[in-house]
Amino acid sequence: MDQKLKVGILGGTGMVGQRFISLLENHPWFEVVAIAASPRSAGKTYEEAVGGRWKMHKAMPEAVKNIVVMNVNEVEKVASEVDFVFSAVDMSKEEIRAIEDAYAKTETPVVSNNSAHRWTPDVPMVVPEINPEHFEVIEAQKKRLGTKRGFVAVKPNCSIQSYAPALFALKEFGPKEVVATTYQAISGAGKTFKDWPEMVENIIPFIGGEEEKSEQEPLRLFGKVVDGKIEKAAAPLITTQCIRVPVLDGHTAAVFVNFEKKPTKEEIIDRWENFKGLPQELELPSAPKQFIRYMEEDNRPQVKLDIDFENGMGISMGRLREDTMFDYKFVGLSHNTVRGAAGGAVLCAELLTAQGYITAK
Ligand SMILES: N[C@@H](CC=O)C(=O)O
Repeated sequence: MDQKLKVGILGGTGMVGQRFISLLENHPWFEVVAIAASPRSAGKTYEEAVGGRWKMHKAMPEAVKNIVVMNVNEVEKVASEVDFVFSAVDMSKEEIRAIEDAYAKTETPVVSNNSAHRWTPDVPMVVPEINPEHFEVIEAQKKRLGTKRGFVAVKPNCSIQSYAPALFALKEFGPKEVVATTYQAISGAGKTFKDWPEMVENIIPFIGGEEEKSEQEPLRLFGKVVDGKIEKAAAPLITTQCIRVPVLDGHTAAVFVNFEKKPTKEEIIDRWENFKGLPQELELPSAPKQFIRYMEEDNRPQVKLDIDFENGMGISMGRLREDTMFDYKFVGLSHNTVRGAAGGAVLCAELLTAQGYITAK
């Protein structure tokens, strides 16, 4: 790419916004030129606006420290500075839908981490290795919005990343019933232990709205495009329990599954280890070389040891064995704020750029 695309981060001061800023440091195609947040932060430099609330392990990139934060509600002004935006705004669902549509209507593509648009029929919700063909609905969406290049695309919830890709890789065997329990890190709620002391040595067996997302979103991912809309898949039937655990980063899932046609253990491991999609074929900058790996050791994957596999963009599976009630059970681990949030959105934007949906204005 001759010149980098100019990127804005909406909601740049929060946990996911910070993750976008951190992942985009030295990105070969994209350069952060604008950061927008609430009116409270507007007018301050990014460094001042974040203050002591920088939550990434890596230091704040020098290149963004002096960017003056803009008011996210001044849509035209922010949009005039960028080729496209990532959205991690923290508002009500109605407000998020309205503001993301408003940016799209200024002819600015929006790649969003938010859940607000995940069930809008002509908004693609994509994991680039699983359902890149869903980007086709962008044409129908542009007609609805009356735009030429502006649209909204989203990525799914972080909780499903540790099992949905693993089930998709086994689709030839027809996964039909799935029971998944997720053990979700506190960064999924945008928190650290400092801001959530109640989570130290504790487990909270409730995450608002999470079980519905974890049961339904995989079906939209596995669905197909019909007449410019996504039609969700009918199978597998999924039931989940989502539990908050005292871990900073890393969502683990313990999964039981029945198949139409029961594979062997060797077949499952083979399909996982060899699973590839368009990002690998196109060698997109953030694509993991290996998306899914299988770990033979009985005590893996572990959050502390395995979360950064493929820079947080790969997922780790383990403990695959036959079960007394189901065909198989296994454990999966993914990085919730990288693959599960900002990293997943960056990979979507890379694919959208490679396919010509995102261009310089
Ligand atoms: N809702 C999730 C975050 C994923 O996007 C969580 O609370 O962990």
